[in-house]
Amino acid sequence: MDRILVTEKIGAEGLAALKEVAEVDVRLDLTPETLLEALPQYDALIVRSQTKVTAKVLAAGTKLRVVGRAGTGVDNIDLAAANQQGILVVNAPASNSIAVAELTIGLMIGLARNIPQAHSALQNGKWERSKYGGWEVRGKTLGLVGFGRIASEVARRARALEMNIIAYDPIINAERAAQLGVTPVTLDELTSRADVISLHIPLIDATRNLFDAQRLSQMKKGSYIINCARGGVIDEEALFEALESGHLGGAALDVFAKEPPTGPIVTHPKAIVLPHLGASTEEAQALTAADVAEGIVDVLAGRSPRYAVNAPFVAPEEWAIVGPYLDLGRKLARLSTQLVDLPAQSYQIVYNGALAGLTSEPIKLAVLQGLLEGGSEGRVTPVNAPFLARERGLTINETHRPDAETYTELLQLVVTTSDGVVHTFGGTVVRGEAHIVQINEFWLDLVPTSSMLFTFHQDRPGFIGRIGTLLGTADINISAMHVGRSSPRGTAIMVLTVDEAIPSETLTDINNQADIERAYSVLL
Ligand SMILES: NC(=O)c1ccc[n+]([C@@H]2O[C@H](COP(=O)([O-])OP(=O)(O)OC[C@H]3O[C@@H](n4cnc5c(N)ncnc54)[C@H](O)[C@@H]3O)[C@@H](O)[C@H]2O)c1
Ligand SMILES: O=C(O)CC[C@@H](O)C(=O)O
Repeated sequence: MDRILVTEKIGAEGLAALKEVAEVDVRLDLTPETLLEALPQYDALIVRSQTKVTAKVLAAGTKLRVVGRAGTGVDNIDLAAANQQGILVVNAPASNSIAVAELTIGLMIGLARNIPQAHSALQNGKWERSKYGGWEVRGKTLGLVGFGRIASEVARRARALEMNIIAYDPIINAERAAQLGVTPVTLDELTSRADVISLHIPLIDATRNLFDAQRLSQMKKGSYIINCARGGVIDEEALFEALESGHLGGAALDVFAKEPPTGPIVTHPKAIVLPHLGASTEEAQALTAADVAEGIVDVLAGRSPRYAVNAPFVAPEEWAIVGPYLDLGRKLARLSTQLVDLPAQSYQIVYNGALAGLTSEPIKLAVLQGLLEGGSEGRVTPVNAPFLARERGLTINETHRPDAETYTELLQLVVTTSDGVVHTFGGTVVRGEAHIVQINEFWLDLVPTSSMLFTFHQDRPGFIGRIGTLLGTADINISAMHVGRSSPRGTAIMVLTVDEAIPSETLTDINNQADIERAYSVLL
């Protein structure tokens, strides 16, 4: 049974779903050191934002197939290392958008009306009505930096508050912006025009310290900034200075460069600070745990997860058709590497019939995995296969041919070797099972097994019997036989599925038989 390690608190519904398919250990006590010690036993790891999933952590997870981030931001996971090590990362990006958007609106009203400051004063016995006069958000300009899931929900709510909304995002959906009454602007225009700026961007190289001293100085005098995204996108020291000098009217921060934070910003009287509570609602946590659990269960079962961070997404209705072709693609590729003697010059995948109209990327990745795994020392998965392929200069061309001929769906891998010879391997899926139906000019119907004998020979009486005798002498049990030929007594192929691997001396004996062109022992 697969084993899953959960290092931070996640919702009970998600845990229950995980326990149906795997042994689940919730370990909230792990230090970075003990995490490294524990990881080798686990197939999956689930974290929230506190656990740092570094390259070292991923390397310690020698069995790890998937890391689940119970939440949106994946800046605590070394994605480059996950790609390199072939580990899939899944998250739950749609689960906490409303929670963060509602908190953002709450913080904006909090800033406008000094709610936390007035509350603390009163709890400390001070009735200071004149000190805490505020302003109305109606008619003010809200500037959204980033216009993804959370910012869209903030815009929807800000519109109801009768605010003018402007947004900057390098990839903005103009139609969605128009529907929500949001005007797209440049970042500079947003910075200088907004009364309140709210940040909803991931922490990536391009956004680190995006609001540095210079950009903060370009903000309107007396304006406000809210950060419910990630601490690293604002320079906290520069923000402290901007509040201190009176250039900014206030700041609300749910997130910090280092959590828990230690800088002076935390106690600044014009700052509202929270301990990273954006996603902490009952509803968001239940949904987050359910979504991340679904992703982990899918990966462990070999299905395409809905929210893969470092792999292509396939819609569930397409997955029913595409899924089994991953197994077939990988097997065709492994077969090709064992049946083609000369180095390959080029590879082409042909998606025929109904396959031509579907998402082909996962099949291509499975083919790449099959091509690479025979000759790789480390683990090869669909996640790191493109990386390894780039390293080796291996490229695959793809052709989509919607017209079905013999088969409704036919997947072909065409390998051209350095002498210009073209080798074609084709297959289809029947009731969810991979069938190999084409080896070059031969058409057959073979359900591949882990050990097989392939012979290319001249079709002559007695040939099959002689090979059977040789295998019997070596105590190799034959489970099925498939033959194909170009014409009576012409060139022919025979595939025997066998229960044991064929020893090299038996293969040599077979290769020394009359009428044989070449025999191969194939392991899939
Ligand atoms: N406080 C919390 O608890 C909490 C909870 C959830 C998410 N978050 C943070 O909020 C971020 C946004 O979440 P989301 O669900 O809206 O993500 P999203 O992917 O839907 O949207 C992010 C948007 O930022 C845009 N973007 C990227 N680089 C940009 C740049 N340089 N300038 C402007 N826009 C840029 C992207 O194009 C995208 O549209 C997450 O990455 C996460 O770090 C925080
Ligand atoms: O785990 C959390 O509560 C924080 C989650 C949040 O930062 C996110 O990116 O989804």
